[in-house]
Amino acid sequence: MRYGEPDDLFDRPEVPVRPFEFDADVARVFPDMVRRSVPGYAELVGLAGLIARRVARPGTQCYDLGCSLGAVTRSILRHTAADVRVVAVDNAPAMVDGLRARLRDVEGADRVEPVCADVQSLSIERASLVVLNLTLQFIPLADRLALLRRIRAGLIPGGVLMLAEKVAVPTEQEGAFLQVLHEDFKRANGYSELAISRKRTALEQVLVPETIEMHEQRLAEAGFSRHCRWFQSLNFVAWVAWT
Ligand SMILES: C[S@@+](CC[C@H](N)C(=O)[O-])C[C@H]1O[C@@H](n2cnc3c(N)ncnc32)[C@H](O)[C@@H]1O
Ligand SMILES: O=C(O)C(=O)C[C@]1(C(=O)O)C=C[C@@H](O)C=C1
Repeated sequence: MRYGEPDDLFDRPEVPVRPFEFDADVARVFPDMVRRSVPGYAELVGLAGLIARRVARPGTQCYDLGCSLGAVTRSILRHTAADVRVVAVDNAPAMVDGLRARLRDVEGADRVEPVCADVQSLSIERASLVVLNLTLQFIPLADRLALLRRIRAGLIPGGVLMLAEKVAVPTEQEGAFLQVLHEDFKRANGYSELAISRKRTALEQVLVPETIEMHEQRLAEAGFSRHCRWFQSLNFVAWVAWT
């Protein structure tokens, strides 16, 4: 399977729109899809590696939760030493197959443990870094706090969580403005009106964004002592949170 194909999944009017799923079709086009859909995606991936370089300690593990094809995993590998392991987890079999394929010629790939599992039932231990890059938004709302608490419990003292999410903007004018600009970003990246509208429908009830305030409140409730919001591009925001 090739994983670099152009994303035309939502350009087919004859295919009924169904709820978005990380299946083999999405895995095949994922690098193109995410680059053209998420403003700042390359920076998020690059910065995850730089954060790992600062916080990873010898003998500890970095977790890439909802790793898809492993862009963050590879970024962490590039910036960490041989005594740091990377646990790359996704519950979509097509993504984990793609991750393994894309790790084949990567230096240090023997430090990666690919895991096909639900992050909600994963044991997290000796973690110096946990990354949730655009993953928490797909976890049922009622389960998000419990997941963050388990992550917090699995981090070593001084360990950090990197969280990046699409956010909801509650104020009418600003919310509408950022949504329009995000759709302009997709248009500028070659997506058709049809594709933009069909994907919007497919993501409803599947990707459930929350406000910046809700995320920050939950980080505190999950036991993180402090957090820092370090990135925003349109309606995509990232934080680090410390144990
Ligand atoms: C938008 S993608 C993440 C992108 C990826 N982190 C990156 O930086 O390229 C969301 C991923 O989370 C995975 N995912 C969603 N819910 C999950 C769960 N409960 N357990 C494990 N993986 C999950 C999906 O299969 C998908 O690959
Ligand atoms: O919000 C959108 O329209 C998106 O396309 C965003 C998003 C994401 O944030 O995960 C949704 C699904 C794909 O995984 C790639 C990008």
